[in-house]
Amino acid sequence: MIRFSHVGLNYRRTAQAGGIVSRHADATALDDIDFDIPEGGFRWLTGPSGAGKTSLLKLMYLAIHPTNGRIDLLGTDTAKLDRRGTALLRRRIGVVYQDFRLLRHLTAYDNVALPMRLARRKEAHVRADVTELLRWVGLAGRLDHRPDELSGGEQQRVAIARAVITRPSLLLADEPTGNLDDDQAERLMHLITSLNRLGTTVIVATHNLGLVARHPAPVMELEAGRMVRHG
Ligand SMILES: Nc1ncnc2c1ncn2[C@@H]1O[C@H](COP(=O)(O)OP(=O)(O)OP(=O)(O)O)[C@@H](O)[C@H]1O
Repeated sequence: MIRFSHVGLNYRRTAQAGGIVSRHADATALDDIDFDIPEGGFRWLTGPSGAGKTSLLKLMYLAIHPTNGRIDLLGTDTAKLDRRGTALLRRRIGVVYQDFRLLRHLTAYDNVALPMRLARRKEAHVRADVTELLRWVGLAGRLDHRPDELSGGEQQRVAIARAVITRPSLLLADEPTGNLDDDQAERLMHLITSLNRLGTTVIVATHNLGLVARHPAPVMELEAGRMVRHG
């Protein structure tokens, strides 16, 4: 279960000129956000550019803390987590970042293998699972390529494979189909909905309203930092 109770987020704005750092008024990215998502739920997250979608996801993958309110994730009040608790909870969350964040010096295979190795899975299992998943997303011929040797769509598929390889309890995806053609996007949705059916809670932020229409599920819509629709 994920619960946001009256969550607000302000980004602190500072500027530096002539060695003097000045504070500007804080920018409100999210205001009074309140919602529940049951375990195993699926939600679309939509809204215009700058509405706060990435900020909401960042709060959920514990990259930033809210300015106000309370966030419960997978049964835990996130304000009470220490460093180790945060690390353990994060291992249960798969994230597809808008800018992929693949490790540049690692091959596609090793990028996807990383979460399994961090979870200390046996290397034979790693090989079987990573090879199968990369084949499934159409990258069987790219296992040894590093990110800069892959197209944008191929990097996106590696990022998706890395996020789902350990079957996380929660999957957060920020524009996961932005670089994919329609066929690849549908294949990706098949992967995500299969994982959801196995019990993973899923939240997908997207501008692609065609994709949303083809895969009906409750929509959380943000507008200028406010949740204007939920359900
Ligand atoms: N690190 C930051 N510091 C200051 N302001 C920020 C920061 N990150 C985002 N913002 C501001 O917060 C607001 C919400 O941004 P966010 O990236 O969450 O929107 P978004 O809905 O994901 O947009 P997009 O669809 O373009 O990715 C915007 O006004 C943005 O300029």
